[in-house]
Amino acid sequence: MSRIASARVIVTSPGRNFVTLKIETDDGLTGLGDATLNGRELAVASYLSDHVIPCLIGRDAHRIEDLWQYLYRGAYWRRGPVTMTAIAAVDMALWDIKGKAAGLPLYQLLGGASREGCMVYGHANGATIEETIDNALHYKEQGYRAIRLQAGVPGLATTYGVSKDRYFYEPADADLPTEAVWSTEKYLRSVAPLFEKARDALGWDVHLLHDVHHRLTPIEAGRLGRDLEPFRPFWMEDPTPAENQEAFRLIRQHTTTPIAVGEIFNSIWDAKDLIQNQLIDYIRATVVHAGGLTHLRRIAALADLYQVRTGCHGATDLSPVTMAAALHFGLSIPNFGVQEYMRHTAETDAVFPHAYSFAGGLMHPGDAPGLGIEIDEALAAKHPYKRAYLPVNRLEDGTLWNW
Ligand SMILES: O=C(O)[C@@H](O)[C@@H](O)[C@H](O)[C@H](O)CO
Ligand SMILES: [Mg+2]
Repeated sequence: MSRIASARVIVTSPGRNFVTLKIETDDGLTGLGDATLNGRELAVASYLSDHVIPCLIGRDAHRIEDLWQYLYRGAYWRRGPVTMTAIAAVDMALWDIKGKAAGLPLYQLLGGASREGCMVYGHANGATIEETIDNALHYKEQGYRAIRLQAGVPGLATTYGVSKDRYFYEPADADLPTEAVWSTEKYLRSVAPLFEKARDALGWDVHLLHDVHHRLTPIEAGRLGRDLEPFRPFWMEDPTPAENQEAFRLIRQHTTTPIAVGEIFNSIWDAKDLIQNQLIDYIRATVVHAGGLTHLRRIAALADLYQVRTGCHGATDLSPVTMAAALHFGLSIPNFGVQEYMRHTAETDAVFPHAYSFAGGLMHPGDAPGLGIEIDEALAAKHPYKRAYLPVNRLEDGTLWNW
């Protein structure tokens, strides 16, 4: 038996903040879990250090399901992004340990490979449609089979997903939330022209995706979905806030454009009605924010019953540890759809040496035991935490809106 001998939280900021849980067993095994919650990192670090780790010491590291239930039911206060991110970190670390103990890459413990690799999507963006398409052509040349398109909106100074850097995108950009201005009308006028010109330039053999980022009402989302139908998007993501899962029925009534939702979901209960009523086509819940592999497998299994596929979140504010776990997960499940892949910087990759790789538009987790990733703690210690917030959005009349 491998008993949990120690566990510690490592906060590091190689260009952006990451929170990592490292668990060590009494027979010398170690496991890593991502515990990063963009803009609220220290809340999870404290939840783990102050409330979870004391309960882990001495427990059997192989009893992953029992520990998951212990942390979920035992807290009394269930669900929520902080709680479920902390549980996710423990879960990932224990699966990492189990793989190392077995001498197998994690996907082999999850049922083996169901495909050769995980199709990923890149992030083309630009201040103008022309810049965005130029960027998208670059991704196509690199072999990406799926590309997300996010362009600036004429008349707005900034908008979601448009980066100052060609490759890297980090929205948590200031010590206090920056305030952006939003106009739905200006935005709605800009998306169909972007997709029409993108199809002209890129053709039809590449999947094109778009992230609305929670900013429309249901009927506006129905209008956008209909506007985009001639250009066959792979998905329209987060078209409207999803607290009211019923709202997606209104979108469905107006458009056949596929819908992806769920990157901010933290449990199956956030997605249950959306999936069972077939109101979505892709579920974006991730390993790091939805309770780890143990819980995400349940979400994927429910989704599979309704032909809903996975499209897990994979932005740069999810650490390479999550990317490694997501690829093991995505390689093994039957209803994999696509994996988001926002490349981390070289600075981040140096802190988290890993086995996963990209080739020909697909990613593979590699065959190292467990997750196939480590943390260079000496290097991590050189990057101290730096508070950073996600922006907030206001309409042009000052109304606080969805960022
Ligand atoms: O689809 C996505 O990747 C986005 O929604 C993210 O960039 C999201 O804005 C960030 O992960 C928030 O921290
Ligand atoms: Mg998104």
